[in-house]
Amino acid sequence: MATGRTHRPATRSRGIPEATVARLPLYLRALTALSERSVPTVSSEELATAAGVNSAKLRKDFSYLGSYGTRGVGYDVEYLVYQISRELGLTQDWPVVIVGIGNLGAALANYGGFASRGFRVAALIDADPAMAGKPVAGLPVRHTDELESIITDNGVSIGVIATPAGAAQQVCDRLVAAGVTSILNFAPTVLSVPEGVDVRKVDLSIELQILAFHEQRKAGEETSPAQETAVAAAAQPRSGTGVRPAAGGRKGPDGDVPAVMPA
Ligand SMILES: NC(=O)c1ccc[n+]([C@@H]2O[C@H](COP(=O)([O-])OP(=O)(O)OC[C@H]3O[C@@H](n4cnc5c(N)ncnc54)[C@H](O)[C@@H]3O)[C@@H](O)[C@H]2O)c1
Repeated sequence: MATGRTHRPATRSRGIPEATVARLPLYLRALTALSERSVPTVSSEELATAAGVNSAKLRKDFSYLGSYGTRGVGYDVEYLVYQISRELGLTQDWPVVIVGIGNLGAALANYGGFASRGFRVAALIDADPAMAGKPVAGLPVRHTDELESIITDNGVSIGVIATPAGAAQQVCDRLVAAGVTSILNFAPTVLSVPEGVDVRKVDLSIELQILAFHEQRKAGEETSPAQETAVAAAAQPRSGTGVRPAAGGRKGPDGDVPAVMPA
């Protein structure tokens, strides 16, 4: 789900490609589910299906970890959980701060999945003085005045930004200046960071737009050739509207062809 950019070369220093790193959490999620069901071993095909990955790619990915499985038996689930967790740095505790405790920040703070994966929410930070001290998910919200001391005192290296877009760069700059080297950004803006700082961006609306694109294509494929001709004629852009026709040719409620999302 996450889209992101990192300021790292395509291959990490230990020789694991970024694309493999990006798939490790998928394997880990599938393996954790097997572990919870006390499944002792798993074949590469079964695991690839559970993780939604091609099995040849999985075997190649695991070869970077030095894990080759046993012919006829497969991979040891517990050992792979340990290996991948260690590779991802999840065998240690990562304190994180969340900045911007509105609808999204509060929802993230209340999400139990971070703690179970080794991410401890060290503090919740917001600029609104009226929120200072109010409990959210069992933690008192701290004012942004304290941001630097919170980062230093808790040894925080990962910051989550859930502020409005207009505040995100300034929040990012303060986090980085205070020592944060990894940012998870939910605000719909591109952040500039110095060399050595990793930024991952999550934007659910982008994921929805991609789904909308595919839905539109599917609808287009279902359209008969005769309908397509009629739709194409209707989709001729009118002068001065600046509206591009939708590829799938579905009509909007007013009978016009809806615009595709702006680039
Ligand atoms: N990535 C996604 O999929 C996704 C989904 C929903 C919302 N968002 C984005 O997340 C952000 C938050 O959305 P929301 O609905 O929670 O908004 P919200 O208005 O409910 O909350 C924003 C919070 O940020 C605080 N804030 C403002 N400026 C700040 C600053 N300089 N430092 C610290 N805190 C500051 C506000 O006081 C407020 O509590 C928005 O940018 C929104 O577009 C992203």
